Amino acid sequence: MLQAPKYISGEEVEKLLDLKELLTSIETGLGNYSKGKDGGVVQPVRLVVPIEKHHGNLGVMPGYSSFEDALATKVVAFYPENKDLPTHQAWVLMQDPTNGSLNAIIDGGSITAIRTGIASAVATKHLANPNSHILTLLGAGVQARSHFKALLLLHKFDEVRIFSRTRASAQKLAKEIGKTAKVCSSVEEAVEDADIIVTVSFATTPILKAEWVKPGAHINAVGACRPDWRELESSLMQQSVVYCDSREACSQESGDVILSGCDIYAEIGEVINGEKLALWEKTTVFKSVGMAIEDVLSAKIVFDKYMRIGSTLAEK
Ligand SMILES: NC(=O)C1=CN([C@@H]2O[C@H](COP(=O)(O)OP(=O)(O)OC[C@H]3O[C@@H](n4cnc5c(N)ncnc54)[C@H](O)[C@@H]3O)[C@@H](O)[C@H]2O)C=CC1
Ligand SMILES: O=C([O-])C1=[NH+]CCC1
Repeated sequence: MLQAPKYISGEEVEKLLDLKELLTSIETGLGNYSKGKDGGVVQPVRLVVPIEKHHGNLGVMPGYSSFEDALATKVVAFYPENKDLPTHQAWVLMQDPTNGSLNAIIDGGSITAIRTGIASAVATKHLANPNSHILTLLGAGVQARSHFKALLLLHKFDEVRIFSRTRASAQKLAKEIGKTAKVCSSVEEAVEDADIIVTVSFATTPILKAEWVKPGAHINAVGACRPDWRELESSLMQQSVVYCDSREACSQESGDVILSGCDIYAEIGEVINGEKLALWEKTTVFKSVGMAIEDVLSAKIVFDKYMRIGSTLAEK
């Protein structure tokens, strides 16, 4: 008899996912991914179905890690024009790798938010100047918030600059962050002298120029996950040392990579594995498009903890 899968909500995910534990897990997972077959990660480039009539996209992201024996598929809808609903809605289907049964349906919006910030934190740990004090967030939505929280694991920022398409959204985020936050009127103002820059916008044409970026800064380029979308101008991609989450995925999905014709120096996993250098004194870009393995590892932590303490969660 088939068992009904558990349903794990976004609120439960947020309670169960410990950021430090996830950072260690994702760092190991990114390293394993870059080992190829030896790393035991199976993850095809995601399938994206454009829903042009409604200006949306559906991504399907299956992945398996033999190291943790964890199997999951994320189904993620991203609709940049959503107003009353989140622009990303997702579900992670967690299956038993031994027999294929569906164990759980886990809210994937929360997993996407948290794991993307943590993947950028892994890159930042290796690629940013350890003495970083000024953080800039370009975009003030879900990912801006999760990146701020994730990067706080590594740095204590004196100033957090925010620029977004609407000043109101930047002001709302600044209020949440508190006295270190500063709302900026332009991208140029926001990135001047910044040590770490995070681009988490829905821009489809470049918003960040090379001439505005301090030499030696580290940029987590997180938005623009379609081949014709960009956040960084070509010269910035060409002049920086470019790292990525997946070479295969970024070569097919990242407009910043494809349209600039830049070289990708390394996958962050190759740095983690000690095969490529972390050139943190130079201007570095970590281009991420998002990886199924990050969802698989997050879902595994959530599901295992839920099975241990799930029934007591509602009381917390
Ligand atoms: N690399 C990865 O693993 C992932 C990447 N993403 C990408 O990250 C980006 C942000 O996602 P969310 O925070 O969830 O979206 P969101 O809808 O919550 O926030 C987007 C923010 O960007 C601002 N914005 C939009 N266009 C802009 C522009 N031209 N200039 C400046 N600000 C602009 C909006 O006002 C809003 O504050 C998206 O491009 C998304 O597709 C999302 C999930 C995973
Ligand atoms: O990895 C992910 O889930 C996504 N990347 C871009 C849109 C959603």
